[in-house]
Amino acid sequence: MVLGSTGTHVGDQVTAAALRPLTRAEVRSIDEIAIGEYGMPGICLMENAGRGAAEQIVAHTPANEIAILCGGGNNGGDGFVIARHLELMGRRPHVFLLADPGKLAGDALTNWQIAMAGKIACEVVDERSLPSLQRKLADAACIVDAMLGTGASGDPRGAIALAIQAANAAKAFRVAIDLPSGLDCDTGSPGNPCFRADLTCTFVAEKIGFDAAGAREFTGTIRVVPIGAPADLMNRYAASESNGG
Ligand SMILES: NC(=O)C1=CN([C@@H]2O[C@H](COP(=O)(O)OP(=O)(O)OC[C@H]3O[C@@H](n4cnc5c(N)ncnc54)[C@H](O)[C@@H]3O)[C@@H](O)[C@H]2O)[C@H](O)CC1
Ligand SMILES: [K+]
Repeated sequence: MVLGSTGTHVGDQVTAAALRPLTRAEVRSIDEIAIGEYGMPGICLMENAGRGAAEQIVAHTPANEIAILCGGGNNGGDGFVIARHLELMGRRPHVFLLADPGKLAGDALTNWQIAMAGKIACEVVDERSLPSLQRKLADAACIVDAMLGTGASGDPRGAIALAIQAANAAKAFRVAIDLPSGLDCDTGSPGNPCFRADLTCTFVAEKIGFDAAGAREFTGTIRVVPIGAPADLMNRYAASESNGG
């Protein structure tokens, strides 16, 4: 494959090849291969993902106050990175962590610590403080869903489920990070509840479930955000080849 031979616009960057939609397993293995075989630190992938998503958010909404709902995994970690870059782009993010910060790990924990050290507006939300979050979301101009990504299993539970319902009831412009929380990215079927996004910033490539009937109601406009993995790896998943997952 000649690099750039079939360049296509993905987000704001030209990729070496039009990537075909990927399965959850494929996109998670790209993460592992980029780290294991190409030696890319995971924190670099998260930084590229978060910065690219922040650029898409700024391109799609003039909202100044941006509420970022974060889960306890790396999808939440993306949210912490997004907050830092939104602030650098002149917006006013406010992170709501819907998990125990003491249970954060790896790259998500590192980016939580950076966000705290950088005095980014962050608050931890638990069952008791949910009513106050619901009131704040009702008035938000933009709500970012960095709660559940490819690591989700089953219908959204607990505070995350309640936050999704509150976000869906708000007037805000809604953005999903990687995939709408609650949407099965392989089948496109929505969980109960499922975040209804106006924009989905998805990493590496579209997910195969995004083309399913009815999925667009939850993804909204889709923008693919590259995470900086080498083109040599990306070309293994070019449009013309299928790797079978
Ligand atoms: N190569 C890439 O695409 C990159 C992806 N990144 C981001 O990482 C997430 C996947 O992160 P992971 O830690 O594996 O899982 P999640 O954050 O999606 O979720 C795990 C988190 O959520 C809890 N949980 C699971 N199911 C449920 C549920 N039904 N209800 C409530 N809570 C649930 C679980 O306990 C964990 O706490 C991917 O989507 C991208 O956003 C990298 O950042 C960049 C490269
Ligand atoms: K999400």
